[in-house]
Amino acid sequence: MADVQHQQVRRVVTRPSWNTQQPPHANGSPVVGTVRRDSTPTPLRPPLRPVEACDFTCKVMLLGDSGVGKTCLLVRFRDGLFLSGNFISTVGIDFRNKVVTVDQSKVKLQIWDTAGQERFRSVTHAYYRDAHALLLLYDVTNKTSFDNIRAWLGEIREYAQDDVVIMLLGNKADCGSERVVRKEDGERLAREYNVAFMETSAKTGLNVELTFMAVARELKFRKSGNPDESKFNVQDYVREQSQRGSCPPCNT
Ligand SMILES: Nc1nc2c(ncn2[C@@H]2O[C@H](COP(=O)(O)OP(=O)(O)OP(=O)(O)O)[C@@H](O)[C@H]2O)c(=O)[nH]1
Repeated sequence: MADVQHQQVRRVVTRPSWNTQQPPHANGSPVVGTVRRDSTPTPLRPPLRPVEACDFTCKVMLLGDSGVGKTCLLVRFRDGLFLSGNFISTVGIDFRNKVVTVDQSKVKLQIWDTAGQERFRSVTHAYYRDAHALLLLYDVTNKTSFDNIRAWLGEIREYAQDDVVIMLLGNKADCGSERVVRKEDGERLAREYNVAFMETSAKTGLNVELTFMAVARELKFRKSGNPDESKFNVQDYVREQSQRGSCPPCNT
């Protein structure tokens, strides 16, 4: 797996001034800008990428304490890379798109990477309402990040839709000797809140594809409302696939 230096561009959202289902630019770039000394954001040119056809778009948000690996998880899924080196905290919120194929449908995952730092909470809360799925991360080597999950779930209850898909992820599962949160503790907490659970590693790629594919599948099922697929359940799916130790095909 390729490693790249962590060169995350610091970005801020000026304000969530649109219906976040439909970002203002045709290619789906949010209103972001670099911060100048006078604090006036300078709009960035939207990146020129071909627009990929898709059947529907889902908004997925990454949440959790600062440093748990949200940005790395997104980069691993989207680009197949691991951001090693100096840790640069995300400022505000940003998103990236990835189109995946679930059965015959093209599902565009619009993945929002939020800043874990407390001071950005009021900015990120504004985005919960439109989210279809929330990936809530803790770091298996950081007990505080695990203990804070209950508080995160409280915020989710307050700001997100009642039917939002929630998945709890214990990230940095590759850090064997530094681990302080057992897998069983994560499983127990997920059971208590009736949410799906998985341990992941942005470094090795463990369960990263599976996480996003499970979310895409669940959201596609909900969208289609197909009675033939009425047995689909994201928690059962994740459990089955994890036991198999395989990832379903992800065609991008
Ligand atoms: N060993 C290991 N390190 C990881 C993993 N994921 C992230 N890291 C490291 O953890 C640090 C923080 O990762 P980020 O992805 O920037 O964390 P974040 O949750 O986005 O942090 P904020 O932007 O502050 O909210 C970086 O130094 C990463 O290299 C992982 O799965 N395994």
